[in-house]
Amino acid sequence: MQHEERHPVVIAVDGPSGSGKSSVSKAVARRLGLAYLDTGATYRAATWWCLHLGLDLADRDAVAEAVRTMPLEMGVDPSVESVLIDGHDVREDIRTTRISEKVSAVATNLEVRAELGRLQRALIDAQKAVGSFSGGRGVVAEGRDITTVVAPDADARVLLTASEEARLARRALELHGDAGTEAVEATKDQVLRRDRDDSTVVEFQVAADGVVTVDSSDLDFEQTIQAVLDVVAQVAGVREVAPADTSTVL
Ligand SMILES: Nc1ncnc2c1ncn2[C@@H]1O[C@H](COP(=O)(O)OP(=O)(O)O)[C@@H](O)[C@H]1O
Ligand SMILES: Nc1ccn([C@H]2C[C@H](O)[C@@H](COP(=O)(O)OP(=O)(O)O)O2)c(=O)n1
Repeated sequence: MQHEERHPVVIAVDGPSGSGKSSVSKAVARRLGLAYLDTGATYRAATWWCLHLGLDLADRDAVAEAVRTMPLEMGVDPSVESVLIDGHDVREDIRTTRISEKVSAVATNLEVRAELGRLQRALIDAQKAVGSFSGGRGVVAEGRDITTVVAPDADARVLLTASEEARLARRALELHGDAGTEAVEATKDQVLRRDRDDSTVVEFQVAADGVVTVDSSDLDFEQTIQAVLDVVAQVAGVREVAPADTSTVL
């Protein structure tokens, strides 16, 4: 058992691209023995599926219908990423630039948001009901509207932010292996333009009432994990009791 809480716990984390949502949420989930839900992956999977079907992403009704019948199986183990569509492993394909460039067209479709929001809520509820990894019950769910729309009733709600400069440098390092001027320029579309497009339908730059902001601009990865764990301990009373997870799996 890695946390003392007997009741199921839901931790919601939102934030802009490159703020560290995915990597930090995964680490927090592992340390607390909880499941991990990457809601961005559901939007990426939906985009992959619509392109696979040859749809024009501007055809909102066709896209919404395709998402309603998408045969998606989302894994929720924080140490083993699993995203299957119709039995195909699409983990790598959904992270390609091709998908990153187009995902906002799907994420700004309001019918798609309603459908995927329902799916995400069902996945969260299922984790509250069943025992999870390492004995905990519950989930860390991250995205853009988890603290506000999908799980506004979560036990702990965090808005993870970072300066534009820090976010661009992190993404450039991740995608191009360096954070020099050229790499940062090549990353702008995937970070700044995408956030601009996404924020036309959802607010993830300013914390809603009751949501705690963690600014990771001047924190390293470990410090950011600790800052989020501190918020969870304070507002939800859930603490890590096992030794820190030093695994490097992100
Ligand atoms: N506090 C931090 N300091 C430095 N790098 C970080 C920090 N948090 C995350 N990272 C790194 O930044 C990159 C982007 O993080 P990621 O979790 O993918 O962000 P998001 O899910 O918000 O887009 C990853 O390579 C991650 O390891
Ligand atoms: N709850 C969510 C999660 C993601 N999205 C959208 C916003 C993003 O452009 C895409 C992909 O999300 P993802 O979290 O993978 O994005 P990052 O590359 O980590 O910035 O989905 C959303 O609209 N609502």
